[in-house]
Amino acid sequence: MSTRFAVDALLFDLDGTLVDSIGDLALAANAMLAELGRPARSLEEVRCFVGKGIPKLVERCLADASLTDAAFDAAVEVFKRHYAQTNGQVSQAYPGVTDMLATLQAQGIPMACVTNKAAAFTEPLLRLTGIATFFGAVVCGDTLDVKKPHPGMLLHACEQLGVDIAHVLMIGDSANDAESARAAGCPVLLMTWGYTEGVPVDTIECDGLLSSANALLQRVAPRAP
Ligand SMILES: O=C(O)COP(=O)(O)O
Ligand SMILES: [Mg+2]
Repeated sequence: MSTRFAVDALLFDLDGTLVDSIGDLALAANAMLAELGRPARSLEEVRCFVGKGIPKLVERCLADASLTDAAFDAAVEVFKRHYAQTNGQVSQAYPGVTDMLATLQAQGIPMACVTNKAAAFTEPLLRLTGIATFFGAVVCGDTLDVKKPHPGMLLHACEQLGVDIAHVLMIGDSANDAESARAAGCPVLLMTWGYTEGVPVDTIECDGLLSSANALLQRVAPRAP
């Protein structure tokens, strides 16, 4: 049997871990590319581009090293304008996620959402997918001036929840989550259904893989006081 992590809190990544958001991101990316007169990207391509926040997604969609900073910034604004429209249109919590969060909440385990997605899109997405109320803290890609894989966002979430990083578990889907957890000093489990920037999830160094939301319930317990 796998180890159960005794925790004071859980930190959850959002895109690719709790919510399947690729459809809305791809709609916005292709609306931006069409507006800029550039070729469309497939859903699979966009899936590999997600993970390091919106500016990196736009940069990867455009793949144009000759772009000026001003043109790039303008493209990011175009993407954001479209994403404000598409965010939450087809995104859904993965199967079992809502029940899993409700069970953990009933066990009295505080939870935070730690996402590289900008705050303007995170709050509506959490609300539209019905999972906003589970989180005592939400740390977004523009909350601080660093993003995952930097450990700062995880440490900030712990501060907000009033817990020690040594007693939390991170649950994510990508190397950004795994590396930020390692650097912050907490264990990390990865969902197998997420977005991994094109690398197989089982090649990412972590403390274990979860192939269902329910599987997490077998791996954690509130830490004894
Ligand atoms: O916005 C992204 O690129 C990824 O967001 P995530 O950190 O919730 O996976
Ligand atoms: Mg993710």
